[in-house]
Amino acid sequence: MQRLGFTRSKIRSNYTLHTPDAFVRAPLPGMQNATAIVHISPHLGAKFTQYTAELQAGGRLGTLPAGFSRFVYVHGGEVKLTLGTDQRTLKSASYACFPPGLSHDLHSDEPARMTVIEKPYMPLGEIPPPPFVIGNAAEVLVKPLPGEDRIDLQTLLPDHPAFDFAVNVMTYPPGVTLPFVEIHVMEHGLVMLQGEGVYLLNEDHHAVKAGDVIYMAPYCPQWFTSSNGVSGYLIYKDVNRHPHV
Ligand SMILES: NC(=O)N[C@H](N)C(=O)O
Repeated sequence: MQRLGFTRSKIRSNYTLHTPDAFVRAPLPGMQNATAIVHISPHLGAKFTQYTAELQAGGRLGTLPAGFSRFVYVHGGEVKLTLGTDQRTLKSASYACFPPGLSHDLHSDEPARMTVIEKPYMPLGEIPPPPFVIGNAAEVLVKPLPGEDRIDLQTLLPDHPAFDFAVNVMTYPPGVTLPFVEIHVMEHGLVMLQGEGVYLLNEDHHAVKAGDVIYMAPYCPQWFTSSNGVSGYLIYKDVNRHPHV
């Protein structure tokens, strides 16, 4: 039961922990039979927006602003993706990444929930924008995290300079930790997919669990340990661009 006047959420100058007890829902422009919980946005200083889209039967996402790319990851339900005459079904753990300008439709005939990440695309020289990507995390190669081979790392997007962000899944066995407190220029948007653990942000230790969302600004000190069970998260980071731009 929620304790009145209390939330696990924390808003700090260089990080946000957004927990379900504080979620507020409102549709974004163009949504039909759907609503959004906006966890991360430029209002926090982020260079991207991350929200949970909750679709009812007949639900639909709005279109993207010009110049934006979009990444979606389905947590539950089935989402129908239409690209021209091609139709695909995104089931749980399916994901898709749309380069700017790729017209698409995402709708659902049943209740569905997904993480959506949207960002103004930053071109790199003459390199053309990245291709459309579709996949399912259950089928993505599992590699050991460099420095801690008990942590499973799955990179959902190709390692290519056309991409200006990466989205990875990191899965921890019980009691395993990131090998050191990381401090880096990249910012993160994270959603806990399973289990629970403790996230260090700055010098603050937070108990976190499935459903929690974290924003980490550039240089936010960060470290994680899983608790007794397996835990894991989906994590966005900006990559492949010079910090000056
Ligand atoms: N907080 C994190 O898990 N960070 C990752 N190791 C990362 O920087 O990709």
